[in-house]
Amino acid sequence: MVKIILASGSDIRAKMLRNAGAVFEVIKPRIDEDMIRDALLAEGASPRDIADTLAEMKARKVSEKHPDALVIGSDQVLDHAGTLYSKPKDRADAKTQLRALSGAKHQLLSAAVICENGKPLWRHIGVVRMQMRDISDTYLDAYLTRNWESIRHSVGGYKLEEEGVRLFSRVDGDYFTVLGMPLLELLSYLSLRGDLET
Ligand SMILES: Nc1nc2c(ncn2[C@@H]2O[C@H](COP(=O)(O)OP(=O)(O)OP(=O)(O)O)[C@@H](O)[C@H]2O)c(=O)[nH]1
Repeated sequence: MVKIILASGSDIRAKMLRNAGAVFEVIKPRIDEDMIRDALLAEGASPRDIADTLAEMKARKVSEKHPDALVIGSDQVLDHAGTLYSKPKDRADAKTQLRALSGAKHQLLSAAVICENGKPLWRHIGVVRMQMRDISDTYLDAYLTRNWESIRHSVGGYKLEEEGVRLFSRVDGDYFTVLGMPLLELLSYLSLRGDLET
């Protein structure tokens, strides 16, 4: 079995893989996501391309130092009517974002790329359509008071597996992609290669 490295500082990504019984090491990639995202946006890149490019850069960065391992990079972006949302800067930003998403549909795009020897071997982007309820300001303030510490590192300002689920009336797509990674496709690929027992 080839060594697997998850090039991510995301707790939930590591938890998803661990809960699936995968054996892997975590090495956080050192890339300036905001700088890269802003540059890509300035070039007119789509949310899909931004998620895919960032996922590949994270995987590649770690893979160049660990050429013999399979390195997984992942990135998630929120697309609301063509506008890209990232993790909220602060609580006020989370409130502004959630107000804009209230009563509307948005998409979460979770990209994953596997690199070996610094080169991409596999990639997938999971897409989920989220329909948010009409959220009152009163509820939104109370929600943020209860959840800010937990959701501050989550794209969109919510965690579906926590109180964030109450923000939604519909979720079309797979749960893992909402949490941050197209886990089903990723595990299928690793199993197909024989890097995970089937
Ligand atoms: N637990 C949880 N996390 C979520 C949810 N939605 C988005 N996230 C997290 O929001 C983060 C999206 O930011 P990214 O830039 O893709 O990843 P990151 O957290 O910076 O981690 P890196 O992979 O090191 O870049 C990821 O950690 C996602 O797992 C959710 O519903 N539940």
